[in-house]
Amino acid sequence: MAKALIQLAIDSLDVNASLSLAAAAAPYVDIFEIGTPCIKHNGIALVKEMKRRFPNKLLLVDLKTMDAGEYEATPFYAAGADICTVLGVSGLATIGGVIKAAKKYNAEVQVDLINVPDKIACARASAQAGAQIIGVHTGLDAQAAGQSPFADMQTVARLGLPMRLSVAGGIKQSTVQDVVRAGATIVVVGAAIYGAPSPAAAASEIRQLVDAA
Ligand SMILES: O=C([C@H](O)CO)[C@H](O)[C@H](O)COP(=O)(O)O
Repeated sequence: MAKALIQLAIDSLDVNASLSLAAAAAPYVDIFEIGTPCIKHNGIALVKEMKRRFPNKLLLVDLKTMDAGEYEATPFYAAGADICTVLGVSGLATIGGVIKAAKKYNAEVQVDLINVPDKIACARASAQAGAQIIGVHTGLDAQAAGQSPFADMQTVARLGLPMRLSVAGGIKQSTVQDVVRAGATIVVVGAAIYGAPSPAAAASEIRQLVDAA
């Protein structure tokens, strides 16, 4: 079985801090995520700069698109995004629009199940529409309210859909192996790396744990 990929979520608003974090973690991660607050603050220029500095990494832009799927996502794919996210709650018309934009650039789409009431139906419909990745995600505010992605992750993994399963929401050293063993093929880690005293050391530790899972 292929090893799970590690995605570093970059949630800083500061461009220099974001680029420094990416450089420190680069040896240990597979995907750089420009997080939603970061992309809203810094825009397409940061997508271009990340692609220029890290041409061999996959680049996910966490747009969390809610409407105007094709129109909103197209310039981000054109700027170098390998994956853009669209919200499952946006509905199939918007998801389909992002898929159409991705196809033009030979890129991929992740449907984020954040706050989707019927996650099973949305995951199945997203697979059928042609999305390559389904994201089980407990956002930062829901985490602060005590929620975690682990139960939903197991439910979605059991569906055995023909798409990669990305899991996000407070994943750290003590939980990352359980996430991989439950079937995640992309493990998203933000605060456990960027909030660590040494982000490089934390990323290295996560890499070892994922590869040993
Ligand atoms: O997507 C995220 C959040 O909704 C803000 O946009 C985070 O990047 C994601 O939750 C991963 O970060 P951690 O939960 O800190 O690992």
